[in-house]
Amino acid sequence: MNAPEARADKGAGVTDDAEDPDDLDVEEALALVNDPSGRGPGDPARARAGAPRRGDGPRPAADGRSPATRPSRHDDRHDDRHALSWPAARAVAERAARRGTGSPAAPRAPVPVPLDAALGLTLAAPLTALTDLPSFDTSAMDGWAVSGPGPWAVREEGVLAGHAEHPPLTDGEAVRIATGARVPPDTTAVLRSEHGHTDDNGRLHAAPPRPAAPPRPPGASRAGTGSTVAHGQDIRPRGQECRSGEQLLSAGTLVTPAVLGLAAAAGYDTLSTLPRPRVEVLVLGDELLTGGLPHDGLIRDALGPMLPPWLRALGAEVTAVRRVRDDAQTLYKAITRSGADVVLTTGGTAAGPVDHVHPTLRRIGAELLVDGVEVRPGHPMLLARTKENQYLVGLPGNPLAAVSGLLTLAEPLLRTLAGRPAPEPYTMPLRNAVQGHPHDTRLVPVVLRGDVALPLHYNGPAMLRGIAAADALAVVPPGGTRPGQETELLDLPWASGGIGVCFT
Ligand SMILES: Nc1nc2c(c(=O)[nH]1)N[C@H]1C(S)=C(S)[C@@H](COP(=O)(O)OP(=O)(O)OC[C@H]3O[C@@H](n4cnc5c(N)ncnc54)[C@H](O)[C@@H]3O)O[C@H]1N2
Ligand code: MOO
Repeated sequence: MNAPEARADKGAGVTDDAEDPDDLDVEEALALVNDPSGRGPGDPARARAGAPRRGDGPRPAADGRSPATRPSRHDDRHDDRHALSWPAARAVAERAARRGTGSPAAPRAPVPVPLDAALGLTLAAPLTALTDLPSFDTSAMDGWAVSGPGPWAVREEGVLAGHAEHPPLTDGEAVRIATGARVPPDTTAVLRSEHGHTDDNGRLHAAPPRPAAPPRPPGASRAGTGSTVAHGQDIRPRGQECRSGEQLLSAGTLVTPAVLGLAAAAGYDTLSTLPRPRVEVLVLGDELLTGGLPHDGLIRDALGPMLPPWLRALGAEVTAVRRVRDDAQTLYKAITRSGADVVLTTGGTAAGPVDHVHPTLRRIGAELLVDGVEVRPGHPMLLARTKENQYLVGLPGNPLAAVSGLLTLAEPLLRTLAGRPAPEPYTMPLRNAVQGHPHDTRLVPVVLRGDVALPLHYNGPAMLRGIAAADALAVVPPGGTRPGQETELLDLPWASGGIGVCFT
């Protein structure tokens, strides 16, 4: 980012130039500058002395997808030997959640939940109408229920919603009726109050007292006026919307406010839903502060506040957020004592002196399902099965790398455990070219403006400034994208669903 005018959109800075090295994290920018082949020398800070150069192995497929089982070409870092392509890693996370039940539709046992607690859950069974809707013939308007052609003699006592059935009308009779009231038997139509008036003798006529519209050509008539009213007009017949027993929604539907309304209307007090997967968050790092300003090498914990609401938006129930010291035994205890469906750790995924996640998983005898992903940021992310029906997602400590891990591994895992349908993949053209990583997928924060996506600066692994202003993450394939190139986008929950629906 060089030009101040390029800083726009909520202060996050839209990228204007694909060649701007600020659009890359520092290590990637160095890779591009230093390697005339364009393949990049790898991460200088990460490559071990004497290790083979990155890119020496087989090239990726043109679309960047490689089979889950294929070992990564990144053989210069011990933790990347088994790295999976970004799509393969997501597929593994989704498949892992299905294991155990063998049922793709209902991975976990359903539970009945009162309507007021069901928002955001997934229907475990189809929603079948428990009644006809409407359950009786209903007036759609305030006015008169009439029988036969007018004028009509008006009964004294009117009909209100919520009252028992009125005696049948006889031909030539009318009765005052309110919207939602059940129409008396033998009603032929409802005359809206604005379409009728009573004469001095108290007889009802189907015409407004004063002309309410511009003069009409001779002979033209207006629906609902005149001496007759069309048969069935403004009556909602019983069963118009559905019959009892009819399927209204399929299993797997997300319970939205509208679903709650429909379920109530259709007679439900409780819904059969899939329980939210329970997630325990373990925030690792002795350097983290929970308040105040950074000082003496200590920094604020950005993930403790960020992850719980985001996890809820992904369908999880967060049972606890624990801060865990950089101590192997403490981490071992925290993981082995957890009864959550998913343990989510932050930090400690790399190979530093206090990066205890890998050694602890080895000690537990956990099965590593994903051990590194060919994605920037976030490549050291991992997914393991710690015991029957318990998974551990290891997010890297760098905050945007943690977001990348959240959307790459936690999202498909939790979505599948929660029984939610996969979002439809979609693409939009990126306004600017985006520099690709030589081998890996990049996830780049973008804002959506009209029918284009604008890549944002401040997308380095340790930065949240870009993502905090973003509407989506662009999935930039290895090699990058040209200006205007259609690019897959991952929705961010606040952009697609709104705070109220998604974060409760
Ligand atoms: N020798 C290597 N070193 C590193 C590699 C590598 O492959 N080989 N990968 C780098 C990459 S890429 C990432 S990402 C990080 C991942 O590191 P960890 O998961 O082990 O995370 P930490 O070392 O604990 O922290 C990294 C960074 O993030 C800060 N952090 C951690 N937790 C939080 C938090 N809750 N809120 C805000 N910031 C946090 C931490 O202070 C560090 O600055 O490893 C690279 N190294
Ligand atoms: O580049 Mo790491 O992959 O910072 O997340």
